[in-house]
Amino acid sequence: MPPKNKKKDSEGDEAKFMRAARFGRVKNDLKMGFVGLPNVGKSTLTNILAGACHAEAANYPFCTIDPNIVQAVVPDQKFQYLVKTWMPPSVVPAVLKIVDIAGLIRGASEGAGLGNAFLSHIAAVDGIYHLVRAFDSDEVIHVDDSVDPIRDLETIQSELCLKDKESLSKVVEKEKDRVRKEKGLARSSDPPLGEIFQSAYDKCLQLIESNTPVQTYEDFSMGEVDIIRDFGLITTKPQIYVINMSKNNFLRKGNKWLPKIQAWVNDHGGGQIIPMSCEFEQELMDLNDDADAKQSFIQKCEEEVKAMGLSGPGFAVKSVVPRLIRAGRQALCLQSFYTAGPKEVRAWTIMKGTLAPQAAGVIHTDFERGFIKAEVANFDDFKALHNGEKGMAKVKEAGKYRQEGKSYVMQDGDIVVFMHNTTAPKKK
Ligand SMILES: Nc1ncnc2c1ncn2[C@@H]1O[C@H](COP(=O)(O)OP(=O)(O)OP(=O)(O)O)[C@@H](O)[C@H]1O
Ligand SMILES: [Mg+2]
Repeated sequence: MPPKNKKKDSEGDEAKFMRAARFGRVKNDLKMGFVGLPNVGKSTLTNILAGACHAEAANYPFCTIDPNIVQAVVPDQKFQYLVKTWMPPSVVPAVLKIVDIAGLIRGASEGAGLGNAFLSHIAAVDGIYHLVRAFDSDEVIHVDDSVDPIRDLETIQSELCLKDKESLSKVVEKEKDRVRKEKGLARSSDPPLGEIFQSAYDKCLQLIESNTPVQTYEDFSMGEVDIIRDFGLITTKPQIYVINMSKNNFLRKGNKWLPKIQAWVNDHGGGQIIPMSCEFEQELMDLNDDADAKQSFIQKCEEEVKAMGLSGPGFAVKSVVPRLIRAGRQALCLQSFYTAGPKEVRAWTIMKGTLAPQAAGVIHTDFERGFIKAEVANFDDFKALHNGEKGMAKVKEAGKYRQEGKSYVMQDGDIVVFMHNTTAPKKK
């Protein structure tokens, strides 16, 4: 692994998010994708996240052949509050796009299984939920015949890294060709490459050869980041490790694999781990919208937890689905702003750091073109001040209704009205 600078302990969440976003596409329409071996629960979990059966889940390896995109509604209490306040006829929450990618197997980077097609599907998403099987079941076939999450993590990670190694070697050959051409050198020569290109390449290669995602490395210079962005590497995408356990293990908050998984992840650049259980989530989802049935299911689970001799706030039983969706959005550095009125309450998705005119452009390109100003109230101010009223009168009275210009950086949870000039000329 390349050397690291001192840990950035003082770094806040915001800076971490921006660092995570450094290699990504700057777009609001980003997608997470499920990656893992066949039969680990990707389609099941995709369905659960979508809250509907969009993808076919079956006990059969490769049952997902085409990537299947679903939209998961982002759980958002601020949005719900605005909906309750306005009670409008139209309600549009933010969604996270999630792609259910078919299972990868060992050798996929060289075309095994459904091979390279899957890897190109991974290349098309912006962040990865790396789903790992940690549940025992005689009924669910494992492609390698036994349950061993560490072996499986190695398998998937090395396929992604092997693919990146192949991309890197193409990139370096292309760069050498470019330099030869620029300097009029013979095809057989081995020209020196630019200093930053070389150091970016060397660092990436070292990381990839140690099976460590490039994304996890903190000490690239800005120049290196600019170059690496064009390398087209899969492991520059943010990755969340999702551990699919049995319902029983989920209720007791872990199994024998979890500490080993944590150690493995730490040894491979670190990353967020979310333990969950498709079995538990599926049972909960099957109760549809019957709130009473869901409540009694949770109570039954809590009794099971007590019967196991476990108690305390750490053993509360609740769905992990909201956490998974939020974590996906955070990994992609996405946030919401709201428009709220008598006709519609809507959450709009933007990347962190988006300026007001570009945020306006998410609503309509004309709004960006003719942007004049944004009238903004912070959600917390609105909630504290509006006193049951729908509009912003009380917020204005308190001097908390702001006029913001072109250089305003949108904040998570802004409630906005954009003022724009409809006659602004179109860009040529
Ligand atoms: N935690 C769990 N406990 C028990 N069974 C589970 C669990 N999670 C998933 N399963 C079962 O495993 C089987 C395979 O799941 P699924 O079809 O979602 O896998 P997949 O990863 O999408 O596979 P493929 O790559 O072949 O498409 C299903 O029968 C599902 O119900
Ligand atoms: Mg599937």
